[in-house]
Amino acid sequence: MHIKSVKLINFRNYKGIKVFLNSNLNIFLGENGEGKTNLLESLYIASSGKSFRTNKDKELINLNKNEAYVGVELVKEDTIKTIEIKLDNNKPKRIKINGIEQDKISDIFGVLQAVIFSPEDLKIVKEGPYHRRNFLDIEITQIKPIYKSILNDYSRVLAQRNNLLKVIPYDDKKRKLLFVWNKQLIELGTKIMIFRNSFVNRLIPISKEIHKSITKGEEVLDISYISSLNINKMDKNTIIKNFEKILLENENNDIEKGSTSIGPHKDDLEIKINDKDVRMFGSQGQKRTTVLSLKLAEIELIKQETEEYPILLLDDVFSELDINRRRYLVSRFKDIQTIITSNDDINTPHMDKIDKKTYYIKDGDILYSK
Ligand SMILES: Nc1ncnc2c1ncn2[C@@H]1O[C@H](COP(=O)(O)OP(=O)(O)OP(=O)(O)O)[C@@H](O)[C@H]1O
Repeated sequence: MHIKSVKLINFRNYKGIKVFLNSNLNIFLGENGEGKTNLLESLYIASSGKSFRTNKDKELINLNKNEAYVGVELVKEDTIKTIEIKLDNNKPKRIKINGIEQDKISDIFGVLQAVIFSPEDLKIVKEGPYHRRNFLDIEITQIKPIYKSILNDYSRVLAQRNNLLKVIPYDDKKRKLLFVWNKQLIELGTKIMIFRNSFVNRLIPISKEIHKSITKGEEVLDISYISSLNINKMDKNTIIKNFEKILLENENNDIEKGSTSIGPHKDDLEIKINDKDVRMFGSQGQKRTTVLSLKLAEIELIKQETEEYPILLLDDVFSELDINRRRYLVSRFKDIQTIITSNDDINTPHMDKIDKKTYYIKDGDILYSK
């Protein structure tokens, strides 16, 4: 799978461009604030229906306009597919796939798979559990689009249960309504935990192998899924029974706090290098390499699942990698369409054999270089 072209109208600082991409490596160079990340953002939106840096669609529309358009042509299984997104300051966004308007934004999942690695992703290894759950959720959705609707339902049920918990201290009769939300919370939460556990179990050997290669065997990466129910070797029925039991045991505590203390919304990932927690003990370089290993492992998982490589978007991270890591990445480029943005020219001798195109971005305009 590869993107053939991208057309942007009034998208952030792009007034109107159409750029044809190379099926292998694409390097977009430009000074700060010229529109490099905006371009990657538009491709990411074509893949997931939403931005990786804002939840507010209005921010994506050029400040002086009311509407914006993102159109992507891709080649998949030797046929051309199109994805079009129309953003409007006064209406919800609309999506067309192959010219047909879709009812739901989630219909976009699975058409174009993309894995992005941006400086923001360092949060996965630097900050709190939310970022690791978010990583899991984004990546699982790419492989199993149904997962997204289960997540949305779970969030809705969790919010309803928490609302009820806050009311019970003032109206104890409402306590008996908890079982309605508990049942749904357990059902949806169990599905989420099973998805996450199976994803992590598949991610572990691949990321371990990649990390070992990148670091020339010097570092051993270990990842484990941390769930409040410790589900690892449990079957579905046992998870349900345990979830029910612990939810009941914590009921008074939950009412006191006005929030639900167990469930997949508390999950985390433990990430270690050479037996030490990366978050606490990892150097900046080790953290960056860990995220790179996770992202490259995700690419392999998507390939296993869909039989096609996703596209790889590297936002301003290539120049931060040392020569070994760059060399390793370049060795992977030959099978994957990659789009790199950078301030500096990142051409290195290893790139000579790679089929590539370089572009310059200047104030929302794109110039081909070679
Ligand atoms: N809705 C919008 N309308 C018009 N311009 C916008 C909008 N949103 C962002 N911009 C402009 O886009 C530019 C930022 O683009 P982008 O984030 O892609 O920069 P970049 O080239 O990746 O820079 P850096 O190298 O600093 O990361 C800024 O000049 C900003 O003012």
